Amino acid sequence: MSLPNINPTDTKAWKNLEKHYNELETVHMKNLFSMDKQRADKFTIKWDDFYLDYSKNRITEETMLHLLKLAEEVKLKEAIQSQFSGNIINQTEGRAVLHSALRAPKSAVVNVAGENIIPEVYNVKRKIESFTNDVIEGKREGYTGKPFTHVVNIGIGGSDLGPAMVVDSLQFYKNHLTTYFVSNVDGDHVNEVIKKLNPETTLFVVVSKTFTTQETLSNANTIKDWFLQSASKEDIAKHFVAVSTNLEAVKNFGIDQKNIFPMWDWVGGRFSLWSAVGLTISLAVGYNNFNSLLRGANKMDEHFKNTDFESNIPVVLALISIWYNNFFGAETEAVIPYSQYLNQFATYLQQGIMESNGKSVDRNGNQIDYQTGTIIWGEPGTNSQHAFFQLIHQGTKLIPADFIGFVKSLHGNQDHQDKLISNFLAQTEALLNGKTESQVVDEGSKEIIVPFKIFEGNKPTNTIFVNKLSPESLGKLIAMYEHKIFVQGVIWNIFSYDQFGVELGKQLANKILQEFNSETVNNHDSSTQNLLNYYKGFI
Ligand SMILES: O=P(O)(O)OC[C@H]1O[C@H](O)[C@H](O)[C@@H](O)[C@@H]1O
Repeated sequence: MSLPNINPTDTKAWKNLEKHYNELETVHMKNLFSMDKQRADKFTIKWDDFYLDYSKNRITEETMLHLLKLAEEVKLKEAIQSQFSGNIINQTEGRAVLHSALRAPKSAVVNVAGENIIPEVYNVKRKIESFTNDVIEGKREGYTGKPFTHVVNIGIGGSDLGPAMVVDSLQFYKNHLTTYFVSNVDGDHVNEVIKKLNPETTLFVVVSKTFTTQETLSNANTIKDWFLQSASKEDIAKHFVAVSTNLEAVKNFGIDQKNIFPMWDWVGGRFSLWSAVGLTISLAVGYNNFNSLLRGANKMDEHFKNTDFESNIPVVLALISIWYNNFFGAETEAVIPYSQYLNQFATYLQQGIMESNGKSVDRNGNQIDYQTGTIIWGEPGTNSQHAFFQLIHQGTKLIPADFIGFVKSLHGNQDHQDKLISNFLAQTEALLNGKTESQVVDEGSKEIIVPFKIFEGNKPTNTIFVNKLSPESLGKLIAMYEHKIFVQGVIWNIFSYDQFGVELGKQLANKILQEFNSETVNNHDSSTQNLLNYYKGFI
C-alpha cells in the first residue's frame, strides 16, 4: 500500500477552514482567553514527561475540529500505518521509510521485501555497543599503542547534523573523549580541526550513506593524507571506521571491512542519527545513553502511532502549523529552545523540515498551488530575545513559534534556572497579550512615543515543557518533529523522503570544477561566465 493521494484543497475540511479563517482572522487570542476560563486546559496535552500547551494559538475548538477532519479526509491514519509497516512510501526512490524500526524493541517485527529487518538492526546495535565500549575503556588502541582521546566525525548533511546536534545537546552526559565534526568542503574546516589533533590518539568516523559525497570524500582524503604523514597504510585499519550503505566504495577508500558499520536504504539521511550514523553519539556519551535516546524516540513513535489525533502531540503540532502556513499565509516558524544545550537544534531541524517538505509537485507529479515546507529558524532563549525578538513582537510578519523549555536544570543552580524560566514564560505571555495604548499611556510615556511602544500581541506560540534534558527526552523531542514532518507531507500530498532539489547545484559544481582547468569556457549565462573568468584569473 502506497500513501493516500488526496489533494488537500479538494477536501470539505479545507473549504470549511477557509470559511472559518475569515471569521477568525481578526479575533484576538486575548479575547478567546477571557471568554473561556478553561481554554488553557482544553488545549493542553500531558504525556509522559511532556507538557504541551497550545492554547496560545489563534484557534478555537471549531478550528481544531476542522483540522482534525482534514487529517481524517487525507487518510492520515492509513498513512501512518503504511509508514510503520514498511511499505514503499518513498515512491520516487522506491524505498520504505523506517527510521522508526531503528529504535523499535528487539521483539518487533518489521518486514521489508518479506524479511524482518529487526535482527539485522540489533546486529549493528551490538557492533556499535562493543566498539563504543572498547574505545571508551581504552581496549582499542591507536597505532602506537595509546588509547583514543579524540574522535572526528567526517560527514555532511544527515551524516553530520544529527550526530553533531545530539552530541552538543548531550554534552552534560559526555565522557572523556573529545569530539569534532568536519563537514564543509571549505578547507578551513578540516584544517582547523587537524591543528588540534594527534594522529596517534585520534579515531576517524567517516559517515556517508552513499559514500559518493564530494565534501565527505575530500575531507576524508585530506585527513588520510595528513594521517599518513606520521603513520603507515596498515595503521589506517586502527584509526578509520566508516558508516555507509556502499560497502564497496568504503573498501576502495582503504577502510578495513571489519570497521564498516552498515546502514540501509530505508533510512533517510536526515533521519539517520538512530542508525550507525549515530556512532559518534555513542562514543561521546556511551552506548547506554545512545540507547536511551533511541528508547525515547520509540516512546514517541508509540504515542504517535496509538494516540487519537486530538491528543497526539506531533499531529496537533502539524495541524496548527498547517493552519498558519496555508490559511494565515505564514511562511516561517521559529523554534526557540530555552536551553543553551540545544544551540544546534534549529539548524538540525532545518534539514529535516526543509529538505523533506520543500516540494512544489504533488504525488501525481502536478504543480501545486498551495504553500508547503515551512522555513525554520531559531536560536536559544534568552540570547534570541536580545537579537531577533523585536521582529516577532512588533514586526509585520506572523511568526508562529515553538518554545521548548526544561523544568529541571542540569546545572543545579536554581537562581539561573528561575531567571531562565521566568523569561521563557514571560515571552509567550507578552506575545499573546501585547500591550495596549492605554497601558502605554498609564506607564507615563510621552504622547509622541506612545505608538512605538504598543505591542499588538496575538502572536501564536506553542509551549513544550519537558521535565529534564536527558538522552531519552531528547529522543522524544527529535522524534516529535520527525512525525510532524511526516504528517505535514501527508496533508500537502507531497513526497517528503526524496531530495532531488539538492542535485542540480551538485551537477553544475562538478562541471564548473572541471572548467577551471580548461582553456575556453563559454557555455554559461553572462553572469556566471564573468564570475568564473574572474576566479580563473587568480588560479
Ligand atoms: O550521507 P551522504 O550520502 O554522504 O549524504 C549526505 C547528505 O547529502 C545529500 O546531498 C542530501 O541532501 C542529504 O540528505 C544527505 O544527508
